[in-house]
Amino acid sequence: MDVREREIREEQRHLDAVYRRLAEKIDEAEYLMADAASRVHVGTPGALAERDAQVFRAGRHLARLNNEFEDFLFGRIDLLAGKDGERGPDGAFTSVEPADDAVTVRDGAPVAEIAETLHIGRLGVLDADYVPLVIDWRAPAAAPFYRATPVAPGRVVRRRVIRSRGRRVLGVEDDLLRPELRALREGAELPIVGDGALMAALGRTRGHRMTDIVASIQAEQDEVIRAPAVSVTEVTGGPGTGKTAVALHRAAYLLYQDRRRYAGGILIVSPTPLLVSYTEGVLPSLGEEGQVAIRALGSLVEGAEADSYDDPPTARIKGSAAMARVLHRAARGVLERPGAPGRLRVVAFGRRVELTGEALARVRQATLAGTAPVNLLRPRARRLLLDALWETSGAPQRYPDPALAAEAREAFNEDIGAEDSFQDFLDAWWPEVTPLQVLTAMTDEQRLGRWARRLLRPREVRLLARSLRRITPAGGGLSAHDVALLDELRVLLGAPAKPARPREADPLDQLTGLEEVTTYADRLAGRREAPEREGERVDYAHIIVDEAQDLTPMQWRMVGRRGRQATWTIVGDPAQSSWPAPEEAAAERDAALGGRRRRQFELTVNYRNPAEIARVADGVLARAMPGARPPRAVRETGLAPRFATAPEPDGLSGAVRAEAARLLAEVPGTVGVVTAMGRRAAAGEWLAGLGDRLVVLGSLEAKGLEYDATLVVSPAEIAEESPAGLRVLYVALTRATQRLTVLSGPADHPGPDGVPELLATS
Ligand SMILES: Nc1ncnc2c1ncn2[C@@H]1O[C@H](COP(=O)(O)OP(=O)(O)OP(=O)(O)O)[C@@H](O)[C@H]1O
Repeated sequence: MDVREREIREEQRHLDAVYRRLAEKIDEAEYLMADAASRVHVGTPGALAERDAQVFRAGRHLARLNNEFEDFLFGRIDLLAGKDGERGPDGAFTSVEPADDAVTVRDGAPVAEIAETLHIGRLGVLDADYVPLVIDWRAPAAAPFYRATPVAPGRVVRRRVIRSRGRRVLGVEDDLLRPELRALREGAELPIVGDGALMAALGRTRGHRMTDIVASIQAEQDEVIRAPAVSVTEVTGGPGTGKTAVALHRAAYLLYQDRRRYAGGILIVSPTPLLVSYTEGVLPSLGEEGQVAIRALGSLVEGAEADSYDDPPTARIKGSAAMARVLHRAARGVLERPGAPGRLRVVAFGRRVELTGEALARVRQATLAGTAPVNLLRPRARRLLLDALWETSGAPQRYPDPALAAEAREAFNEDIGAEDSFQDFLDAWWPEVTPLQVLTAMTDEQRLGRWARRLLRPREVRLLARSLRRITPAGGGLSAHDVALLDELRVLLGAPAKPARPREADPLDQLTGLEEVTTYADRLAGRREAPEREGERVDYAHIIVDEAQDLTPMQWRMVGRRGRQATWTIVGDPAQSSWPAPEEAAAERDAALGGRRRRQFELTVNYRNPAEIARVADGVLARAMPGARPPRAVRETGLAPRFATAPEPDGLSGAVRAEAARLLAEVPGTVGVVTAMGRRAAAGEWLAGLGDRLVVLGSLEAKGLEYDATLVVSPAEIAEESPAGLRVLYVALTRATQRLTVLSGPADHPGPDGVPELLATS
């Protein structure tokens, strides 16, 4: 039997033991469920609550245990003894540094005995004697698995990635971190198998869903994932450096580390619904089902769902900070509308009393003075109307005695206030306004022009009004930018805020009894006292913003409102920004984050693109952002990108189809066809029937996604579509994990080698 086979067998034995233990725990959890459910007759409320909690807790555990993980166990580290001999709650040495006597010299060569072997997996599992069979990947003891490098190995001698599917171990790959040592385990030499798991992971065929990277997180990524969640953690890095992956793993880590604080309270904001559906499987694969809300920017406001795109000039207007002021004026001006009642007529003390035009306008103005939300001002409007009617009625002169006047005034208020004509007037003159109604009012160019005076140019007013006309009364036709406007209006109008759903109290924190299968943090949380009062928080405890470079000022305001008390993780890449005014966005971002302290990280290695593809993209980066440093690609495939040209004049459709079919034949996984936004619908028709491995995307939809092969259609069309077009093109060119084809259309002016002008290296 060769070494590899022997080692696979050894790991198989360990995995078998893990599954045996899991089966025991499943039995136990099922027993607890049945036991609790049968105790229906225990009478006291306390006992009933405990029973419910036990059923809930056991059910959650069962769900976790039964979760068919593709690879429950994926890593192992063999370590030297820890420096001070101290061990943590999971029984592992706590010190990162080896004990002074861990290495001895024998026959002139350094020799060391392996003092500890830890297996790393998705959840922690202890055996019946509380010895760890598997350490949760997020536990402190697992950190060396990710962090150790040959330069700073700490105690790690050998790091092993175990490849398994279900209950079968398929392979092992080892890294030797202290090659200078002769390492012994129980007297025998420590074998080393294979050469690195990272490359194997990177070459893998892609599907339509992102997978986790838990077995191969790299040291610079691990630092971000485990960074303490104080204030703001900012992460920048080029395409493919793992920003999205790191953000998702960080959410899982934070939950693990302090479940009480974060369960249900983490929001991940993504730019597009496509990126949401691409990434939403990652957290469940890490054992965190339903704990984190992943939302697209166009779905952040309850009851609104973006289903349309704005062209770049319209997006520029809707996203700009000036819109906040336009909306402020619109929300306060919307009550003055054509058809609003112009006269209030009541009968007081047997006489007709009337308010008209100017008097009403004065009351309106006085009511709106200040900044209180418009819908909440109705009681004030009612009061001021009664004041004005009282004055007009001549009553003050008739009651010089203040006591009598006060009494008469009270009677007046009661009588008039109850009169139908007064109520009807108030309903019509100060109706409750919805955000959608204000957007509808803004479709009237004249009114919008008044509200936007000195804020928008006449051309912009026209564009904005026209675009808002697309919105239906039921809220169809909204874009992601409109949703941010609705959110702003919600605040300006004061629609009664929905109370945030109180976070589910986690019975894992309350009961004991199943600790053998649990996480380090669960146990720590059990020891901590509970400082939190339920229902108090109206926003999120932690907000993760993906592709942060794309948030407009208005979107920063919207997201900021959801994290007034939050800590933040913000990941992005300025070089991929499709927003043309970064300074303006930065100002609103600063306002959203307040004065919180910021910690910055940079990711520098591109794990997605082979170097051959990265070189083409780097050329565009140099044009888009002169001086920007591209990330370093770690792989070469030996496959140069293909440059094809559509035959003039109308051959684009056939060429797109032919090139896409060619890529489908070349890779086993997914193919993304990226076109200018204006071409997307047509390209969808050209490519109909080519199967579900192929996806057609407008350039702005490609953000964050990746495909085995990408066909970029007409770089010039993509670049010319918006002021940030070169950066959008940079995004399109960095989506492929294996192959890239660039197809030139009529606007691209390719050279004799087929390379379009924009991609030519001078
Ligand atoms: N340590 C790693 N091990 C294995 N795969 C990795 C690792 N880091 C990143 N990847 C893979 O690299 C690809 C790019 O990662 P990700 O999408 O998170 O990058 P990104 O920085 O968000 O890119 P972009 O800026 O283009 O959106 C993904 O397929 C991811 O799984």
